[in-house]
Amino acid sequence: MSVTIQAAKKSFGGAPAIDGVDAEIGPGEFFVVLGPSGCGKSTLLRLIAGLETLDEGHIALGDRPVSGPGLHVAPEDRKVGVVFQSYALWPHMSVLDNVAFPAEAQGASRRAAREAARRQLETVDLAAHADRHPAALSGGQRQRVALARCLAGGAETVLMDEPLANLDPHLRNRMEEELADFHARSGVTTIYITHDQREAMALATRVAVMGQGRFLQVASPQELHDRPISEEVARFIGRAAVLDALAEGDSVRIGPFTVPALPNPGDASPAAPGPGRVVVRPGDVRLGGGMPARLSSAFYRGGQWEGLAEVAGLTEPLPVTSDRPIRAGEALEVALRGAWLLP
Ligand SMILES: Nc1ncnc2c1ncn2[C@@H]1O[C@H](COP(=O)(O)OP(=O)(O)OP(=O)(O)O)[C@@H](O)[C@H]1O
Repeated sequence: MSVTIQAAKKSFGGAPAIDGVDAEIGPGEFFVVLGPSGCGKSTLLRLIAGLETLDEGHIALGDRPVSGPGLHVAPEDRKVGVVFQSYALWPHMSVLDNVAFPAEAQGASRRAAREAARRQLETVDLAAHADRHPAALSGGQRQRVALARCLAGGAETVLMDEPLANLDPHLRNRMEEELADFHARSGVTTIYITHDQREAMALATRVAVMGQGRFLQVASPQELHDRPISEEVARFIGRAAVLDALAEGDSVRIGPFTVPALPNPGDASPAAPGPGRVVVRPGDVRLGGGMPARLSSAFYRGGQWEGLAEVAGLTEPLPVTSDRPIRAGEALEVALRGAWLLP
């Protein structure tokens, strides 16, 4: 089921929480909304679920308008499932009854609801735990019960609000894999909210970077990383230096370096010559054989080292990655392979 959002606005007490959001989310997409605390992510999700009313704009699920001027379809009539951080399972019911509950509440017979629930428990690989109570499951397993319940309720779109936020890092990694697997198996359109960019990059078909109630950029994880549209997005995604530069046709001068400007597949014409700003990622920096530099910091990050290299003439240090140990204060040489000129 596709989700279309047009010029959506929502304020609370005069303060805009959603300030003109447009999105066309395709059927079966895993669409991640990424942004800092308070930028409006949960409000957007609640608007799609029908838990809040829109002030302006339109929302449609498939070709059916559900929110707009004078229109508000009730949450239970939207075929949208919501999974929150707290799993909201009934503690006194078995896993099977929890999953069967939405269908029963919608008037299905107990037998039919339980049959559907068993099938959904198989989808999330929990059929063997159908008779347990939620208290006897791990956090990750409870999360999967909540997912199964969404599907059993006939959800064609699943909305997830930081579902992994209170899991330990080890379980988080496993759950990411399981969510990806769940998505592949169920094929439901998924809109997933997080402030964790690593999680967003791992799961998304596309990511919307959100700030102050707006989408700053909507793109694939790789495009966001390689070709951010603005300094704000560049700094929010991965490690980056954003530096003053001078565009000169196909190349760009950055302090003492002259390097190729990374190509923009959307626009083959060279950038207009003149001053600009470039984004340099660790992958653009080679250690050894170039300009003299000094490491202002260095940290071990499991398998490799990350540091910041100061080079005379640059407006900020370059992010570097090294396979061999590096330490703060060390003198070395760095070369630049290329840089992304901000539009
Ligand atoms: N019911 C409400 N009444 C008043 N203000 C609200 C309400 N819900 C949200 N807000 C405000 O709207 C803005 C966006 O909140 P929202 O919860 O959507 O952000 P978020 O990006 O989900 O944040 P977080 O990551 O911390 O959950 C915030 O300034 C918040 O205080």
